[in-house]
Amino acid sequence: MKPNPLFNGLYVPLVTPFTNDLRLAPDALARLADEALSAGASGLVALGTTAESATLTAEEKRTVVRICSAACRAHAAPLIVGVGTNDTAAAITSLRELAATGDVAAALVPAPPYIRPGEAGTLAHFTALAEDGGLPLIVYDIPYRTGQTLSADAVAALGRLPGIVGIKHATGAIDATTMELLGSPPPGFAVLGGDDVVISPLVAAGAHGGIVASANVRTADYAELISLWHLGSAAPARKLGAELARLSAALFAEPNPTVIKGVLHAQDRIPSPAVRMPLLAASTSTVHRAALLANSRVRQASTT
Ligand SMILES: O=C(O)C1=N[C@H](C(=O)O)C[C@H](O)C1
Repeated sequence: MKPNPLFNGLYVPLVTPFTNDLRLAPDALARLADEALSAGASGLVALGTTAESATLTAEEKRTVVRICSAACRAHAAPLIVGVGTNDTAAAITSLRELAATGDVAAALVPAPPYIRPGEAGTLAHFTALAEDGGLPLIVYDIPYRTGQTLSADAVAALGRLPGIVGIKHATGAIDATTMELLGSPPPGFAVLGGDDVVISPLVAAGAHGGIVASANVRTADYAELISLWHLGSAAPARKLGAELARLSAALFAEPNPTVIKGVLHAQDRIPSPAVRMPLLAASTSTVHRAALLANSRVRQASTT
């Protein structure tokens, strides 16, 4: 049997800052990584969707992982790295390369995108990665991006595999399957919320934590939200959860991470809001609205 879940609390999937001419901005990334961990994140996620990993070169990906590992090492925090491909053999190669660095606590792996191999094919994919990749895996369940759903039985089967240590639940719903998973998660298996707007109810219902892109801004508040629920402080958690849901909705009003980058740039934390195509920079009005919510702290959670 696996021990207690290795992963709980807040994991911040960092954006990849670029210069105005779309070059990687390594110093800004190092600063963001340090700020997130100093503000109470349990760990970082490198090369998530939020990192625009689809448009990073292999060399840039290595640089991002190196910078994030250095920050995690300095804070004794776990680093999770996104590995997203619909080629099982290529995913195993990437996992082995990451495992060889010795710095990665787990890989975040979606169901193979676009191909829709069915549940049996998806289970075979994850089984091969878990057996041969050399790294603990967190399954990224995000059917609206991959085109592949996972039933409660499939998730339970994945949870029983020794190399699979958790799931990032981002199905766009809190439904019967979610409640079944949260009601009796496989032993040692972490359930991490991945739909920012509903992170509060998910943790209230039993999730161990979340991988929350919105926490690139107001990291401390998202970390506090999760710990309030874990401490059983329901009233302040509900209030803070409602406030952060408004912020998350504003941050996701245009394709992620365009608004988050706009806000971080408005806060002077990254050199430019630039994103690589096919993403387009968020509109000024959307960024302005989200920045107002990002900069306001409406309540004192502990005094409510
Ligand atoms: O990069 C991530 O990890 C996340 N990406 C999601 C998305 O862009 O759909 C959102 C979630 O907050 C974390």
